[in-house]
Amino acid sequence: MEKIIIEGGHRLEGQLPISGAKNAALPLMCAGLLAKDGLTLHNLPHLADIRTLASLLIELGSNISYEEEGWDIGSGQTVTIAAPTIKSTTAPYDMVRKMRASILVLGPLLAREGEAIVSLPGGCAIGNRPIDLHLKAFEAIGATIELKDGYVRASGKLTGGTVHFPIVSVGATENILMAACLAQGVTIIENAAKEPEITDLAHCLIAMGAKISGIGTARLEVTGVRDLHAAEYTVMPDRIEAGSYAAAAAMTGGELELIGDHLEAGLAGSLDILKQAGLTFTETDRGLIARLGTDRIIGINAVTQPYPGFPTDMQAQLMAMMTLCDGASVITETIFENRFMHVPELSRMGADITVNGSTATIRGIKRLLGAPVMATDLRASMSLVLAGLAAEGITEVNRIYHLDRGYERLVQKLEACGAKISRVRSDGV
Ligand SMILES: CC(=O)N[C@H]1[C@@H](OP(=O)(O)OP(=O)(O)OC[C@H]2O[C@@H](n3ccc(=O)[nH]c3=O)[C@H](O)[C@@H]2O)O[C@H](CO)[C@@H](O)[C@@H]1O
Ligand SMILES: C=C(OP(=O)(O)O)C(=O)O
Repeated sequence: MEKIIIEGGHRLEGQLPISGAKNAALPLMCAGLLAKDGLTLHNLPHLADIRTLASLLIELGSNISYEEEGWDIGSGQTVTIAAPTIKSTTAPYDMVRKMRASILVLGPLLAREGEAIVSLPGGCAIGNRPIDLHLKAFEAIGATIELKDGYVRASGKLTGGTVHFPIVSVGATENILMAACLAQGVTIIENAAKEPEITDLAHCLIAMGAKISGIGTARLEVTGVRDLHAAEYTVMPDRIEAGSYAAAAAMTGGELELIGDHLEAGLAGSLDILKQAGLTFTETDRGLIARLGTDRIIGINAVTQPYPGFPTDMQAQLMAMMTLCDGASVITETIFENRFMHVPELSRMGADITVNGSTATIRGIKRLLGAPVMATDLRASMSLVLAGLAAEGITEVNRIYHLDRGYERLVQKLEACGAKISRVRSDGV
């Protein structure tokens, strides 16, 4: 086991490269199952989730070849996923349990082979996270769904149809979008999620020969085609990683140039709230400079919502930032029922937070104090890193395997901008 040790209170300054987005890369890799010849993805981040999904794709029959673009802090990898034949239509429990996004192989397998058997992912630290919306959507376009022994079996020829989502789901929109590309008829997806990662997936599918209209809106129309073909695509920069480091700049009184294309557009969901909190963003030819434009962080009122609302994946990091605000802040989580796991740990660092149901009230304090802490999910872990960077004294963040799922080269990136941060084995080595 490893942990991260941070000596807080050092101002961050410099250029910080933003990696390819985990939440775009995962569905894009699954799209590789839809074509017999290769899908080449550039700017894929080096992350545990990417490796986990690659293992699953290999188990299903894909060949995966890696072409390294160097080991600079900012370089992503180029990977080609080719699935000339599907060897297995089963995604086993042992692989799915490691990463919920494995459910995204269901749509491509079903569309291509007429069958997919995928272990039910179950809940995770942030909530129950059922997959009923995925399954109902597959039924609406012609699949038969059976649940047995903890697995879902989807089968049948996809005919297309109308899918109306009662609530917005990113994963269900992605899954049905991929499947619909190879259905025999037209699929209309109503109340589709509009996250930029879905736009990224749709553009990649179009490069592979798919026919999709309504991209970026809540109504997608997909006309099925017989085959998809080889393509090359570059994964979008990670807007959640960018938002997290913008918070780091503000909390340490620093200034970070976040390096990446179209970051301001990608950050759209977070930008309003971050600006209200006093952050300023200046566009440069390489990215965006983030810094606090006021003496202290300004208290805000934020509610997590599907895109273009404030993203739930930034909620924990925003809360860490608000622990230092002038006055008070109120943050309401509407997407996941259990996404305040960072609150007790932030409180151990001196934060003044009261939770009432899905709403947290944060009264700003002047300084956080370092402490040993641990979190049970990815973004909660990042909120503790942010708190540690700003705190007085030493913070030890334990259970850092969560961070390895979603923050590429976190220690190296922060160290290069002046943070005193290191990664050590829990036995001190
Ligand atoms: C790999 C990836 O991209 N993960 C993101 C994706 O997760 P994911 O795709 O799992 O999240 P969803 O958008 O599906 O979940 C939104 C809400 O819908 C509920 N729901 C979802 C599906 C379903 O069949 N039934 C159901 O009730 C969920 O429990 C949740 O309350 O979007 C979330 C919401 O922006 C982000 O926090 C995750 O980082
Ligand atoms: C919740 C997240 O990811 P996942 O859906 O893969 O659990 C996240 O990226 O914050």
